[in-house]
Amino acid sequence: MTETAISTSGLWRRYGPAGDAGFDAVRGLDLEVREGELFALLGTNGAGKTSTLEVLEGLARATRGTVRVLGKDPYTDRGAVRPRIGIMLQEGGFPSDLTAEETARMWAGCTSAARPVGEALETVGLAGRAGVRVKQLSGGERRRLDLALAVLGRPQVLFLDEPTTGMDAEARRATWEVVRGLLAQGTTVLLTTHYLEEAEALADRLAIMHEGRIAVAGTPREVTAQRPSRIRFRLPEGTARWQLPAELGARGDGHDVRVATHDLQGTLTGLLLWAREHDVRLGGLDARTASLEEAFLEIAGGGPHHGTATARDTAAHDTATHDTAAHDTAEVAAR
Ligand SMILES: Nc1ncnc2c1ncn2[C@@H]1O[C@H](COP(=O)(O)OP(=O)(O)OP(=O)(O)O)[C@@H](O)[C@H]1O
Repeated sequence: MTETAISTSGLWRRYGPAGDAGFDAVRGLDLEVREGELFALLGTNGAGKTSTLEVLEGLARATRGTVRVLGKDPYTDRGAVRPRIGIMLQEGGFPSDLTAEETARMWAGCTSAARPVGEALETVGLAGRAGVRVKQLSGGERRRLDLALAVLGRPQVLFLDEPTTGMDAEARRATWEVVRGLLAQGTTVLLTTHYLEEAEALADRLAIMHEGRIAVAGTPREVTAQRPSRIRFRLPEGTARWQLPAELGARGDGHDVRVATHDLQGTLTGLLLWAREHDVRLGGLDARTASLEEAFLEIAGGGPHHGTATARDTAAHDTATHDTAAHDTAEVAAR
């Protein structure tokens, strides 16, 4: 049976005093991350991701609720938990005159059972930059040095707070490979990111936070399953939207048309047959299944599926078939 690596129950985090002068950044969070999985915590700016992470990392105390990391309270039992976790904060602070290798060596001195410094730099693809001073590293390379320090102690649980911010597409993909390698070795990873394709590429499960709560949670597939697929195209001059088959439910501005459908193949076939029959060229035709981005934007904008769910709700449905799981997610999301 898979063990739980991280769990929270009714977690609240408040900044400032009780009453109107204070602010609840995290509002009753129930979360369960299983050993060996990558769980992505997504959300709008200010949703409460970092506030949550700081509590899980033992850097801040929960105002209310229970938190367990590897079976222990990360704040009150910090001495036991800290050596077993790795943390990559949103902003690392390095002495800028040290080289990458010196920085890692200094950090290794504070880490119990550190892996060799060269191995850590190699893991993140910085072996060739070991002798370069931190101030001469690019922003992306500094993030990778951050990652090297986070994995120095061979952590069982790794917290990555926006690990690829500032990296170009190639460096980002290289970092994904590093993370996949760590997962293959059995590391549990809790990741926050603003790059939805990063969550789609890496996450076993994810939760989207909004205003201190989890709005929706599940596998990437479960989270997107209820969203409609989209078709977009541009009608040529002389053809108007009202001439399209009514069952398409087409919307749009002027000649730009949008269609939302839960039967992408059927709707697209109908559209293409109509276009052939009427000799109409559909400009910029684009058809795609729902993405995490649509789910995210809907939640961020307080759309129809915006509700409250817990990661645990969807975890309970793991053995269900895909359809049942998707149905369950819809119920959870609509609650
Ligand atoms: N020290 C603080 N004192 C008061 N309010 C704070 C403090 N730190 C954060 N907040 C507020 O708590 C809320 C959650 O912030 P948090 O940094 O956890 O969000 P986030 O989801 O990590 O956002 P981002 O994606 O922008 O990093 C925000 O409204 C923020 O302004």
